Parts: sequence; C-alpha cells; structure tokens
Amino acid sequence: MLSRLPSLACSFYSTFSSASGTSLSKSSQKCCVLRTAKDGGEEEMKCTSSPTAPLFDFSEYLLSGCEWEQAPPLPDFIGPLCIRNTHDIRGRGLFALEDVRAGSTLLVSNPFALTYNDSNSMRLYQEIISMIKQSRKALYQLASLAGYRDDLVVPPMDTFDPNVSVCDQMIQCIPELDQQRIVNVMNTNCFGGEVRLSDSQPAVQLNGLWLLPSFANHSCTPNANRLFVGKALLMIASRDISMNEEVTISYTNCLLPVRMREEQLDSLGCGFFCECQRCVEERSLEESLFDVTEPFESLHGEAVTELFSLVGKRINSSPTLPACIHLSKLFHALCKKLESLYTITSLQKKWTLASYSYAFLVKCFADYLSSGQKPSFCIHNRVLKLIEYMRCTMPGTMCTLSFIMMLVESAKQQRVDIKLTQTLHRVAMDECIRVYGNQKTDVLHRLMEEALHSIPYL
Ligand SMILES: C[S@@+](CC[C@H](N)C(=O)[O-])C[C@H]1O[C@@H](n2cnc3c(N)ncnc32)[C@H](O)[C@@H]1O
Repeated sequence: MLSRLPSLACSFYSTFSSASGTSLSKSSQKCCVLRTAKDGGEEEMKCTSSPTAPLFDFSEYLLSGCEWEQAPPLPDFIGPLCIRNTHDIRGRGLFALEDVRAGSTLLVSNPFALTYNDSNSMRLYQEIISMIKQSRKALYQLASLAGYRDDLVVPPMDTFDPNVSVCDQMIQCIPELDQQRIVNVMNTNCFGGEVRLSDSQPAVQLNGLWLLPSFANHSCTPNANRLFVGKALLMIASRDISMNEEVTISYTNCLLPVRMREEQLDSLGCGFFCECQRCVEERSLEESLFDVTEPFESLHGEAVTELFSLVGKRINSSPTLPACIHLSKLFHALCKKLESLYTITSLQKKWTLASYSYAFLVKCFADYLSSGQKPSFCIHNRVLKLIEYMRCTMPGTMCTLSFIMMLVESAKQQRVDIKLTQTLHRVAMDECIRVYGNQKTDVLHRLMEEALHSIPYL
C-alpha cells in the first residue's frame, strides 16, 4: 500500500535513455502559443515562463542523468506556503501565501524516513519509530500528520523548519501516537517507486515519508509537480499559482481517462474517490463515448508494450504495431464523436482529449522510433490543440515535453515555417521549466534534447 507514484519528473521511472480555437497566437511581450487554462479552467494561461536563475542549482545532477548517489545535498526549504483546512472532505492542504510563477520551487524536503527494497514496510516503520524516540521534534512532526481526519489540527509551518526547535507549547500538544496511528500515517502519506541509485546497480524499490509534501492534496488538474533530486523531494509550481490558491499535485497519471485514474488511486491505496470537476465532467460523458473509450484501457497496455519493444532496436522493415494503429484510429473516432456532441462544453472536450492523448501519442512515438528517429509528422492544427489540452490539464509532464520536442525536430527536418519551429521550441522550453523548475538556459536546452531521446513513461 505504500506506493504512491511520484509524478514522473526526473529520476523515478527514468526512461530509455484555446479556450476556443487554438492555432498559433502571440502575446505581446513574450511570444507564446498553445494557450492553456488556469487550473484546467476557463482562464487563459500564457506560456510566459522564461528561464530565471535557479533557487537551487543542481544542474550537474540533472545533466548527469539523475543518478541518486550523485545528487548534491539540498537543504530543506519552505517557500511561500502554509497549511490550511480545506473545509471539505480532503482535510488539510497546502496553500500559496503569495502569487507564484510557474517553475518556482515551492519547497525542498528531505525524507523523514526512507528505505529501499522494503516490501512490507517493516524497516520503514522501524526507522520512523527510531526517529521519534530520538527527538521530541520528530515526534511532534509525525503527530501533526497523524491528526488527520478525526481531529484536524493545522500545524504551524515552524513544525517543518529544521532551524526551529520544538518549544514547550508544542510539546504539550503532542497527541498519543500508538502503532495504529503510525501505520495510518504511513498508509496515507508514504510513497515510493523504482529508482536507480547508479548506472552499475539494478533499480531498487523505494519507500519514504516526506513531511511537508504530505499535506499536498490530489487534483486531476494539479498546479504543482514533484521532482526528486536524490532523496530530496522538491515541489515545483507547474502553473502560475495565485495567492491563497491551494497547491495540489497529482497522485496518478492525469493524462489518462477518469476510470483509469480511479483505478490507479484505488490500487495505490489512496482510500478516496476523486470528485473534482474534471472527474465529474468526464464521468457525465462516459455513456455517450462508451464505444470509443471502452477499448482504450486494454489497448493502452498493449500499445505501450509494442512501443517499448521498439526501444533500442535497429528496425529495417516497418514493424507491425496493431495496438498502436488501433489506438490511433480510436483517437480520430473520439475527435469525430466529440464534434458531434452539440451539448459538450469546451472544458469537457479539452479534458476528454487530454485523457485519451496517449491514443494519439503512442502511434507518433512508435513512428518516431521505427523511422530511426527521423520524424516527419504533419504538424496540423489538431496536433497543436492536443498539446494545448494536455498542458491545460496537466502541465509539466515528460510525456508532453518529449512529444513537443519530436515536433520541433520534425518541423526542423521538414523546414516548415521557421516561426512555427521557434514557437514550438519556446513551448518546449516552457514545458521543461514546468517539469524541472527554473534552471539555467543551457541546462534547459540540454534537458529538452534529452527528452527527445527518451520514451516517456506512458
Ligand atoms: C497525503 S494526504 C494529504 C493531506 C491530508 N488532506 C491531511 O489533512 O493530512 C492524502 C489524504 O488526503 C485526502 N485527499 C487528498 N486529495 C484528495 C482528493 N482530491 N479528494 C478527496 N480526498 C483527498 C485523502 O484522504 C488522502 O488519503
């Protein structure tokens, strides 16, 4: 139960190595395209992130392939955030204390406890017990997480500041922490995934507890991403976030249809049913789209397998990829079906297309791999719109970044309109900032190139 997939940022699962019409639009100052919407909603979000000086410089680590053992130590950092009660079933959450630009680092958190290959989480439990025996502050910190649901205590931010020691007042508030409560904390807040510590070692399964990030609730249109720099977990704003807005992350892969997201939440043991606006809207369309969307689930797995079978192979003849081809046809059928639904809102359309984007993408990635990475995509309006919808729904994903970079490459090879190539490149840079946070321009360029040579986790 202790696995909550981190949103794929850099090291985990590392790879093989417009509101109305989209088209291209320009904003006055920093040229931008492919408009996306704030919190997946109606408001237009311009692609305006530009590289700024990083708050924490881990360029070398990013450029060296994110080997955990090479990660620089990063001190804990708490950005303009506070914990508040959401006043709904979600309990407490993280909120922005000021306007935050996409790409900003919201927090850096080193693990409270961390183990590898600890399948039943016994060692993690013991590590947590040892921490709370050693320090009253650790006990207070863990207790502040445990207060969730039955008594919603909102802990002061100082609780998570390593430079602030625990005061008498805090000690008086420490509630009882029995074994069951500690296990509940672990079930609700720990997460893990597969990680490669170094090139020479096999991947290990990681289990860990990071305190402050544990207050971030799930959203299917999140505004923040998780990024691992070794053991340190960073939260990066993946959209512009307004003062007092809740900061949310996604516990699942949000570029999947609502039923698959529900299944992922369930299999991760999250213990809640997401009722966000996107889920509600998508559920309301399920019946009308049944014949198109039903086959997606089984085909998705098969298509990903087909895709990965191409990785690293020299391909002489065109491979047969029935699932990829079938999915791609399904995507076109979905587009037609959506056009025929007169009552559909633009938001429903965007979210639905983003949910089924892999149906289109797997075929593109497969063509790219089987062509020896000499893409020749036709960059038509529908493709540009799809990127916009993916970014409006879940900005800052490796998958979208890889796809845009493929289009940049294709545009270069076909020598299409130079402006379109430049625009796509800027969008890729914007997406890269939303994945990795603000980094130096040359580092972003290298990361974008790397994304081109990787097949993202689909
Ligand atoms: C990592 S904790 C987040 C912080 C938690 N809200 C708290 O007060 O401690 C995860 C828990 O928050 C609740 N939660 C998070 N996102 C939710 C959502 N979108 N809908 C319902 N419950 C949610 C669930 O109970 C979940 O098990």
